[in-house]
Amino acid sequence: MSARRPLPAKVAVLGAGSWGTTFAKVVADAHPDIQVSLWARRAEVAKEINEFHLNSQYLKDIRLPENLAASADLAQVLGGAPLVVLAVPAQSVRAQLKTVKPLLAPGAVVVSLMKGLERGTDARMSQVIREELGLPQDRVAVISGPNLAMEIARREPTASVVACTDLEVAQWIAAVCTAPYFRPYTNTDVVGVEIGGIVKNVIALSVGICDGKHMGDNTKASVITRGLAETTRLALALGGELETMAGLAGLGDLVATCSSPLSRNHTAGRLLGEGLSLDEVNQRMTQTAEGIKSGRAVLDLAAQMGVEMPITEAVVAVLEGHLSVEELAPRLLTRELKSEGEQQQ
Ligand SMILES: NC(=O)c1ccc[n+]([C@@H]2O[C@H](COP(=O)([O-])OP(=O)(O)OC[C@H]3O[C@@H](n4cnc5c(N)ncnc54)[C@H](O)[C@@H]3O)[C@@H](O)[C@H]2O)c1
Ligand SMILES: O=P(O)(O)OC[C@H](O)CO
Repeated sequence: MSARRPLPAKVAVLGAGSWGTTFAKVVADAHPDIQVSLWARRAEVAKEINEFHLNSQYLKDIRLPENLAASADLAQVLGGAPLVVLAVPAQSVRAQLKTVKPLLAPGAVVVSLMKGLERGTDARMSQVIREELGLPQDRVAVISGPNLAMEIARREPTASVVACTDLEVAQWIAAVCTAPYFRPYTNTDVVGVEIGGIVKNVIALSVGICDGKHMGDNTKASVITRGLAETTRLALALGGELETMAGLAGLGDLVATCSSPLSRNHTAGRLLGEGLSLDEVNQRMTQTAEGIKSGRAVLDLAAQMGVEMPITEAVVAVLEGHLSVEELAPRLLTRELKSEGEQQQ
């Protein structure tokens, strides 16, 4: 595929939550001549977008561009779209793809915005997409980075990473989503980009718990740094690259998510740290905090790869009720002494 491939006349985005709507806005702002078609599960969400250019449940009073239209009709949204972007919760993707498959335009490229690992299979979203849609790797891409949706919706300058094994495809997608306030970089490390986005959610739960227990910045910096170490071990074991983990989709996203009150994963962790039960947290959360469901899958994948992930292990123990939030931080500090640079330990 050539980097000079023309921009698509239509882009389909599936999932009208925070990130799907915001990403649709990025593309529509970037290219007023592209028709951006957003699939909403609920007809009333599509109606509000079309009639008032708002998605108030997810993006409050942010005004959406005129060339962004929504529909609850999947066939209408997917019809004739050479670029399809997925932004639904990770655990629902496989079921969603079964309905997408017969409606996908021939030759369409599919992009994952999701940051979750599938429970049961431990599959990354690009793997689920390839399996369910039967696509070659050069027709599947991922986008990840320090991308808190609300900041981007407010047009605050943000960078991200588009990854595809075919660099020219990544460059084509980057051209589609380059807006004055959104700067995508490209690379071919799909595994590293996805793992960075998945594991940072689990680490953010841990940092949130520490915040909820009123621990200070030393604790948070320690968990973030050691969190990056264990994320990197897993990514490298799976074939990802070190540079990716030091970049926007690794360190960048980890810092943003662990620092921001806008992060749903950080918020869920803070609520746990403040003493709410997991059921109470789930009831309180109105948006997707992927780390809650992905944590167990990350740990299972790490076990298969022979990678130690002590922070993830402790977070999963809290989520599964085997460890109290009071015991989390001490658990992380009472492991055997070792050299900081030991990548496989
Ligand atoms: N919000 C962000 O800042 C952000 C940024 C980067 C990546 N992401 C990732 O994007 C993905 C989507 O997150 P979001 O923030 O848009 O979530 P969200 O909770 O805001 O919205 C999820 C959307 O999916 C729909 N949905 C829920 N269950 C579904 C199902 N079973 N089948 C089909 N659709 C369903 C909802 O109606 C909603 O439109 C997640 O993997 C998240 O990690 C989010
Ligand atoms: O709100 P979170 O925790 O899902 O994080 C959103 C984005 O992934 C941050 O990059």
